Amino acid sequence: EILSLLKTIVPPLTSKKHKGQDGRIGIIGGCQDYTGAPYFAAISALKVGADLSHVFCTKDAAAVIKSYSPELIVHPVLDGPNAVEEIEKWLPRLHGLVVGPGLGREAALLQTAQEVIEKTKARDIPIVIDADGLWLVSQQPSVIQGYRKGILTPNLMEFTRLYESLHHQPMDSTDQRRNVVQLSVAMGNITLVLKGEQDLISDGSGVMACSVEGSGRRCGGQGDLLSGSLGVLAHWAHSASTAGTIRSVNPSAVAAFGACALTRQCNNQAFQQHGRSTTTSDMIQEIGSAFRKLFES
Ligand SMILES: NC(=O)C1=CN([C@@H]2O[C@H](COP(=O)(O)OP(=O)(O)OC[C@H]3O[C@@H](n4cnc5c(N)ncnc54)[C@H](O)[C@@H]3O)[C@@H](O)[C@H]2O)[C@@H](O)CC1
Ligand SMILES: Nc1ncnc2c1ncn2[C@@H]1O[C@H](COP(=O)(O)OP(=O)(O)OP(=O)(O)O)[C@@H](O)[C@H]1O
Ligand SMILES: [Mg+2]
Repeated sequence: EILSLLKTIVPPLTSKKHKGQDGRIGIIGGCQDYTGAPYFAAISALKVGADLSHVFCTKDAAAVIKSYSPELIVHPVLDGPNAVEEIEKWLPRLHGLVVGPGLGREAALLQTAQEVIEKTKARDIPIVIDADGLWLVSQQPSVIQGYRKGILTPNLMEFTRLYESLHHQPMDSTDQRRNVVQLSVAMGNITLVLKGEQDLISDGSGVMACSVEGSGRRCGGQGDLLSGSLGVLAHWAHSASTAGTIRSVNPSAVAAFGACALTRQCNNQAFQQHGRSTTTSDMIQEIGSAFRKLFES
């Protein structure tokens, strides 16, 4: 049912479009320790169908990320003196922002991320917050609370940290469906994705579970593939909603389901070929065929 909705939000490929129309996505992340995560997110956005993918990272991460791929536009501004202004210049051109993959937890970088999130909200652009961006949200929930186009994609650890920060009590993990709903409500009904054996998605009004078959392989970086893909799908879903193509569903939740299904399908296909040696790069190679299978057949 959700998969058929997703098929209607995928923009048709026609000769009438110019570069950029199907999505310009920004990733905030990439620092000395982590260069893979922002790369995975940014390349996944392109492979899903965005036209341009920007990475805003620290100076020392930039050359590394550029050398992984000529497809990405890489801005070495995140630890510069005018980081917020430098990133803000690009915001009018972006359709979706993913905050957190490989961001690290240095206070100055988190402060920059926070200010960029505020500027992005003012422009009504979809924002996916993942990884270290969720560390920021645990400390300062108001940064994204109540933002209709905000989506959080925690793994279990990140989810527990968020839950305990908002509810001021230990989380009882026997009923994760209830916990996901409660946390979404506490966050002002923003869309939450708790990743796990099943991915649980809620905007506070109910729970959708995505259990597309993946595999037993849990290599690092799969979450980055998910958040990068979601940056594009969120843009498409909100555009379709504005155009009236999809009604009476939360576009953020539809997009989240799509990104979960896609990640799991990529994992499944890559595992069939590579088994235990499957890595996120192998999964990225499957994005095209997984996408066709799920959303174009
Ligand atoms: N190649 C790269 O550059 C990668 C960088 N990464 C970055 O690494 C940084 C830290 O991310 P982490 O995800 O390690 O966050 P955390 O530092 O919060 O660690 C999460 C921990 O929880 C554990 N965990 C996850 N799911 C669990 C479950 N279901 N049950 C029990 N334990 C569970 C993991 O083993 C990990 O030790 C982020 O910036 C992230 O983007 C990751 O995205 C992986 C790939
Ligand atoms: N036990 C599981 N069974 C099947 N799929 C899973 C399982 N755990 C996670 N996944 C899938 O793996 C993907 C990434 O989830 P994961 O929990 O590994 O994120 P993460 O820790 O943020 O990853 P990353 O290493 O990129 O930071 C999601 O699509 C999720 O559905
Ligand atoms: Mg992660």
